[in-house]
Amino acid sequence: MLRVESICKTFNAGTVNEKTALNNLSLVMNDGDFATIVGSNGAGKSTLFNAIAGLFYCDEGAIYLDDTDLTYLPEYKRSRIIGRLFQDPMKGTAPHMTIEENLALAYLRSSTDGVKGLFCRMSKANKALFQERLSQLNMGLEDRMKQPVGLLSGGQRQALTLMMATLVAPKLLLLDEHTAALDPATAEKVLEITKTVVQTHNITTLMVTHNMTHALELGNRTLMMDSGKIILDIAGDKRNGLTVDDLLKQFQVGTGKALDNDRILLSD
Ligand SMILES: Nc1ncnc2c1ncn2[C@@H]1O[C@H](COP(=O)(O)OP(=O)(O)OP(=O)(O)O)[C@@H](O)[C@H]1O
Repeated sequence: MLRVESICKTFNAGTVNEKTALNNLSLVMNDGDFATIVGSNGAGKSTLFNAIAGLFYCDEGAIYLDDTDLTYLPEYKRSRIIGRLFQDPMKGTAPHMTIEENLALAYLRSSTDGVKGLFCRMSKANKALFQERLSQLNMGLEDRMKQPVGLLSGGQRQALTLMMATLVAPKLLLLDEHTAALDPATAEKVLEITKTVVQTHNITTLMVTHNMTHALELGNRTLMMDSGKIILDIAGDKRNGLTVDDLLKQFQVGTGKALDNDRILLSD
Protein backbone atom coordinates (compact mmCIF):
# COMPACT_ATOMS: atom_id res chain seq x y z
CA MET A 1 0.00 0.00 0.00
CA LEU A 2 1.21 3.53 -0.86
CA ARG A 3 0.48 6.33 1.59
CA VAL A 4 1.31 9.89 0.64
CA GLU A 5 0.58 12.12 3.62
CA SER A 6 0.16 15.87 3.22
CA ILE A 7 3.24 16.46 1.07
CA CYS A 8 4.29 19.97 0.09
CA LYS A 9 7.00 21.07 -2.34
CA THR A 10 7.84 24.65 -3.23
CA PHE A 11 10.55 25.33 -5.80
CA ASN A 12 12.73 28.46 -5.63
CA ALA A 13 11.20 29.52 -2.32
CA GLY A 14 11.65 33.18 -1.49
CA THR A 15 12.49 34.20 -5.07
CA VAL A 16 10.40 35.69 -7.89
CA ASN A 17 10.28 32.18 -9.36
CA GLU A 18 8.71 30.65 -6.26
CA LYS A 19 6.32 27.88 -7.26
CA THR A 20 4.33 25.61 -5.00
CA ALA A 21 4.09 22.45 -7.09
CA LEU A 22 2.65 20.14 -4.40
CA ASN A 23 0.23 21.68 -1.97
CA ASN A 24 -0.63 19.48 1.00
CA LEU A 25 -1.31 16.49 -1.23
CA SER A 26 -2.48 13.19 0.24
CA LEU A 27 -3.14 9.90 -1.53
CA VAL A 28 -3.69 6.29 -0.50
CA MET A 29 -3.27 3.54 -3.08
CA ASN A 30 -4.37 0.06 -2.04
CA ASP A 31 -2.45 -2.98 -3.22
CA GLY A 32 -3.24 -3.63 -6.88
CA ASP A 33 -4.90 -0.24 -7.46
CA PHE A 34 -4.30 1.09 -10.98
CA ALA A 35 -5.04 4.83 -11.02
CA THR A 36 -4.85 7.10 -14.04
CA ILE A 37 -3.99 10.77 -13.45
CA VAL A 38 -5.09 13.71 -15.58
CA GLY A 39 -4.78 17.40 -14.93
CA SER A 40 -4.03 20.84 -16.21
CA ASN A 41 -0.60 21.96 -17.41
CA GLY A 42 1.71 22.42 -14.47
CA ALA A 43 -0.74 20.74 -12.06
CA GLY A 44 2.11 18.87 -10.40
CA LYS A 45 1.66 15.40 -11.91
CA SER A 46 5.34 14.81 -12.74
CA THR A 47 6.39 16.51 -9.51
CA LEU A 48 4.23 14.03 -7.56
CA PHE A 49 6.06 11.19 -9.33
CA ASN A 50 9.42 12.85 -8.63
CA ALA A 51 8.51 13.14 -4.95
CA ILE A 52 7.51 9.48 -4.75
CA ALA A 53 10.57 8.33 -6.71
CA GLY A 54 12.85 10.44 -4.51
CA LEU A 55 14.30 13.03 -6.91
CA PHE A 56 13.98 15.45 -4.02
CA TYR A 57 12.77 15.36 -0.43
CA CYS A 58 9.46 17.12 0.24
CA ASP A 59 9.34 20.26 2.38
CA GLU A 60 6.62 18.70 4.51
CA GLY A 61 4.70 15.45 4.75
CA ALA A 62 5.60 11.78 4.54
CA ILE A 63 5.52 8.92 2.04
CA TYR A 64 5.22 5.23 2.94
CA LEU A 65 5.25 2.16 0.73
CA ASP A 66 4.11 -0.89 2.70
CA ASP A 67 6.25 -0.83 5.83
CA THR A 68 8.99 1.32 4.33
CA ASP A 69 9.18 5.00 5.18
CA LEU A 70 10.34 6.54 1.90
CA THR A 71 10.29 10.13 3.11
CA TYR A 72 14.07 10.49 3.40
CA LEU A 73 15.14 7.35 1.54
CA PRO A 74 17.55 8.16 -1.33
CA GLU A 75 16.36 7.73 -4.91
CA TYR A 76 18.66 4.78 -5.71
CA LYS A 77 17.19 2.76 -2.84
CA ARG A 78 13.61 3.59 -3.88
CA SER A 79 14.41 2.47 -7.45
CA ARG A 80 14.68 -1.12 -6.20
CA ILE A 81 10.99 -1.17 -5.32
CA ILE A 82 9.58 1.52 -7.63
CA GLY A 83 9.55 1.19 -11.42
CA ARG A 84 9.19 4.30 -13.56
CA LEU A 85 8.65 5.00 -17.24
CA PHE A 86 8.89 8.39 -18.92
CA GLN A 87 7.43 9.86 -22.08
CA ASP A 88 10.81 9.68 -23.80
CA PRO A 89 11.48 6.09 -24.97
CA MET A 90 15.21 6.90 -24.98
CA LYS A 91 15.18 7.18 -21.18
CA GLY A 92 15.48 4.06 -19.10
CA THR A 93 17.68 1.94 -21.37
CA ALA A 94 21.40 2.07 -22.20
CA PRO A 95 21.64 2.30 -26.03
CA HIS A 96 25.15 0.90 -26.42
CA MET A 97 24.47 -2.14 -24.30
CA THR A 98 22.69 -5.20 -25.67
CA ILE A 99 19.10 -6.10 -24.83
CA GLU A 100 20.42 -8.91 -22.64
CA GLU A 101 22.82 -6.60 -20.79
CA ASN A 102 20.06 -4.04 -20.19
CA LEU A 103 17.82 -6.76 -18.77
CA ALA A 104 20.68 -8.05 -16.61
CA LEU A 105 21.18 -4.54 -15.20
CA ALA A 106 17.47 -4.22 -14.42
CA TYR A 107 17.50 -7.65 -12.80
CA LEU A 108 20.55 -6.91 -10.67
CA ARG A 109 19.07 -3.59 -9.52
CA SER A 110 15.79 -5.07 -8.32
CA SER A 111 16.66 -8.62 -7.43
CA THR A 112 16.61 -9.59 -3.78
CA ASP A 113 18.02 -13.08 -4.30
CA GLY A 114 21.55 -12.00 -3.51
CA VAL A 115 22.82 -11.81 -7.10
CA LYS A 116 25.33 -8.97 -7.19
CA GLY A 117 27.77 -7.51 -9.63
CA LEU A 118 28.88 -9.24 -12.74
CA PHE A 119 27.00 -10.09 -15.90
CA CYS A 120 28.91 -13.35 -16.07
CA ARG A 121 26.97 -14.40 -12.98
CA MET A 122 23.77 -14.28 -15.02
CA SER A 123 22.75 -17.91 -15.07
CA LYS A 124 21.14 -19.81 -17.89
CA ALA A 125 17.93 -19.62 -15.86
CA ASN A 126 18.15 -15.82 -15.76
CA LYS A 127 18.71 -15.68 -19.50
CA ALA A 128 15.81 -18.06 -20.10
CA LEU A 129 13.62 -15.77 -17.95
CA PHE A 130 14.67 -12.74 -20.05
CA GLN A 131 13.91 -14.61 -23.26
CA GLU A 132 10.52 -15.79 -22.01
CA ARG A 133 9.52 -12.28 -20.88
CA LEU A 134 10.66 -10.75 -24.17
CA SER A 135 8.68 -13.27 -26.17
CA GLN A 136 5.52 -12.06 -24.36
CA LEU A 137 5.98 -8.70 -26.10
CA ASN A 138 5.43 -10.32 -29.52
CA MET A 139 8.02 -8.01 -31.04
CA GLY A 140 10.65 -10.63 -31.88
CA LEU A 141 13.08 -9.14 -29.34
CA GLU A 142 13.79 -12.56 -27.86
CA ASP A 143 15.77 -13.32 -31.04
CA ARG A 144 17.75 -10.07 -30.81
CA MET A 145 19.16 -10.37 -27.29
CA LYS A 146 22.75 -9.70 -28.43
CA GLN A 147 21.86 -6.52 -30.33
CA PRO A 148 22.42 -3.04 -28.90
CA VAL A 149 19.23 -1.39 -27.66
CA GLY A 150 20.04 1.69 -29.77
CA LEU A 151 18.92 -0.26 -32.87
CA LEU A 152 15.35 -0.63 -31.58
CA SER A 153 12.40 1.56 -32.55
CA GLY A 154 10.84 3.91 -29.96
CA GLY A 155 7.93 1.51 -29.33
CA GLN A 156 10.23 -1.50 -28.98
CA ARG A 157 12.41 0.47 -26.57
CA GLN A 158 9.45 1.57 -24.48
CA ALA A 159 8.15 -2.02 -24.32
CA LEU A 160 11.62 -3.17 -23.28
CA THR A 161 11.80 -0.47 -20.61
CA LEU A 162 8.44 -1.65 -19.28
CA MET A 163 9.73 -5.20 -19.24
CA MET A 164 12.87 -4.06 -17.37
CA ALA A 165 10.85 -2.08 -14.83
CA THR A 166 8.69 -5.12 -14.08
CA LEU A 167 11.18 -7.98 -14.53
CA VAL A 168 11.16 -8.27 -10.77
CA ALA A 169 7.67 -6.96 -9.94
CA PRO A 170 8.05 -3.53 -8.30
CA LYS A 171 5.85 -2.54 -5.36
CA LEU A 172 4.79 0.52 -7.32
CA LEU A 173 4.88 1.41 -11.01
CA LEU A 174 4.88 5.07 -12.12
CA LEU A 175 3.98 5.64 -15.78
CA ASP A 176 4.49 9.26 -16.84
CA GLU A 177 2.73 9.60 -20.23
CA HIS A 178 4.78 6.60 -21.34
CA THR A 179 2.96 6.19 -24.67
CA ALA A 180 2.61 9.88 -25.58
CA ALA A 181 5.66 9.97 -27.88
CA LEU A 182 4.68 6.85 -29.84
CA ASP A 183 2.59 6.62 -33.01
CA PRO A 184 -1.06 5.68 -32.24
CA ALA A 185 -0.77 2.00 -33.25
CA THR A 186 2.44 1.47 -31.28
CA ALA A 187 1.00 3.40 -28.33
CA GLU A 188 -2.01 1.04 -28.25
CA LYS A 189 0.29 -1.98 -28.37
CA VAL A 190 2.43 -0.69 -25.49
CA LEU A 191 -0.76 0.08 -23.52
CA GLU A 192 -2.00 -3.48 -24.10
CA ILE A 193 1.33 -4.81 -22.83
CA THR A 194 1.06 -2.45 -19.85
CA LYS A 195 -2.40 -3.75 -18.95
CA THR A 196 -1.25 -7.37 -19.19
CA VAL A 197 1.92 -6.84 -17.14
CA VAL A 198 0.14 -4.84 -14.43
CA GLN A 199 -2.68 -7.39 -14.19
CA THR A 200 -0.45 -10.48 -14.25
CA HIS A 201 1.77 -9.23 -11.42
CA ASN A 202 -0.98 -7.23 -9.64
CA ILE A 203 1.29 -4.17 -9.55
CA THR A 204 0.04 -1.02 -7.83
CA THR A 205 0.23 1.54 -10.64
CA LEU A 206 -0.11 5.29 -11.20
CA MET A 207 -0.32 6.43 -14.81
CA VAL A 208 -0.30 10.05 -16.00
CA THR A 209 -2.08 10.43 -19.32
CA HIS A 210 -3.42 13.27 -21.43
CA ASN A 211 -5.85 10.89 -23.12
CA MET A 212 -9.16 11.36 -21.28
CA THR A 213 -10.62 8.15 -22.72
CA HIS A 214 -7.66 6.15 -21.42
CA ALA A 215 -8.04 7.97 -18.11
CA LEU A 216 -11.53 6.51 -17.74
CA GLU A 217 -11.02 3.12 -19.36
CA LEU A 218 -7.72 1.97 -17.91
CA GLY A 219 -7.31 0.81 -14.34
CA ASN A 220 -9.86 1.10 -11.53
CA ARG A 221 -9.46 4.73 -10.43
CA THR A 222 -9.15 8.17 -12.00
CA LEU A 223 -7.43 11.06 -10.24
CA MET A 224 -7.55 14.67 -11.40
CA MET A 225 -4.92 17.17 -10.32
CA ASP A 226 -4.83 20.94 -10.26
CA SER A 227 -2.53 23.42 -8.51
CA GLY A 228 -0.56 20.75 -6.67
CA LYS A 229 -3.61 18.94 -5.27
CA ILE A 230 -5.78 15.96 -6.14
CA ILE A 231 -9.16 17.56 -6.76
CA LEU A 232 -11.05 14.45 -7.88
CA ASP A 233 -10.63 10.77 -7.03
CA ILE A 234 -13.21 8.52 -8.62
CA ALA A 235 -13.61 4.75 -8.65
CA GLY A 236 -16.23 2.01 -8.74
CA ASP A 237 -19.81 2.82 -9.74
CA LYS A 238 -19.14 6.54 -9.84
CA ARG A 239 -16.46 5.97 -12.46
CA ASN A 240 -18.30 3.36 -14.54
CA GLY A 241 -20.38 5.03 -17.16
CA LEU A 242 -18.68 8.41 -16.73
CA THR A 243 -17.99 10.11 -20.08
CA VAL A 244 -15.10 12.39 -20.99
CA ASP A 245 -17.56 15.32 -20.97
CA ASP A 246 -18.69 14.41 -17.44
CA LEU A 247 -15.07 14.34 -16.35
CA LEU A 248 -14.36 17.75 -17.88
CA LYS A 249 -17.48 19.15 -16.20
CA GLN A 250 -16.42 17.71 -12.84
CA PHE A 251 -13.05 19.42 -13.25
CA GLN A 252 -14.82 22.72 -13.93
CA VAL A 253 -17.07 22.30 -10.90
CA GLY A 254 -14.12 21.35 -8.68
CA THR A 255 -11.80 24.16 -9.74
CA GLY A 256 -14.09 26.85 -11.15
CA LYS A 257 -12.19 26.84 -14.45
CA ALA A 258 -11.92 24.80 -17.64
CA LEU A 259 -9.24 22.12 -17.88
CA ASP A 260 -6.31 23.75 -19.55
CA ASN A 261 -3.90 21.16 -20.91
CA ASP A 262 -2.67 21.69 -24.44
CA ARG A 263 -2.03 18.02 -25.05
CA ILE A 264 -5.53 17.06 -23.90
CA LEU A 265 -7.01 19.71 -26.15
CA LEU A 266 -4.89 18.57 -29.11
CA SER A 267 -5.70 14.88 -28.67
CA ASP A 268 -9.01 13.46 -29.88
N1 LIG B 1 12.76 21.42 -10.55
C1 LIG B 1 11.88 22.42 -10.67
N2 LIG B 1 12.25 23.69 -10.45
C2 LIG B 1 11.35 24.70 -10.54
N3 LIG B 1 10.06 24.54 -10.86
C3 LIG B 1 9.63 23.29 -11.12
C4 LIG B 1 10.52 22.17 -11.04
N4 LIG B 1 9.81 21.06 -11.35
C5 LIG B 1 8.54 21.46 -11.60
N5 LIG B 1 8.44 22.79 -11.47
C6 LIG B 1 7.22 23.60 -11.63
O1 LIG B 1 6.21 22.99 -10.84
C7 LIG B 1 4.95 23.04 -11.53
C8 LIG B 1 4.42 21.64 -11.70
O2 LIG B 1 5.18 21.00 -12.72
P1 LIG B 1 4.90 19.51 -13.22
O3 LIG B 1 5.92 19.21 -14.25
O4 LIG B 1 4.82 18.61 -12.05
O5 LIG B 1 3.47 19.65 -13.86
P2 LIG B 1 2.65 18.60 -14.73
O6 LIG B 1 1.32 18.48 -14.09
O7 LIG B 1 3.44 17.35 -14.89
O8 LIG B 1 2.50 19.42 -16.09
P3 LIG B 1 2.45 19.01 -17.63
O9 LIG B 1 1.16 18.30 -17.87
O10 LIG B 1 2.48 20.34 -18.29
O11 LIG B 1 3.66 18.16 -17.90
C9 LIG B 1 5.21 23.77 -12.85
O12 LIG B 1 4.89 25.12 -12.67
C10 LIG B 1 6.71 23.58 -13.06
O13 LIG B 1 7.26 24.64 -13.82
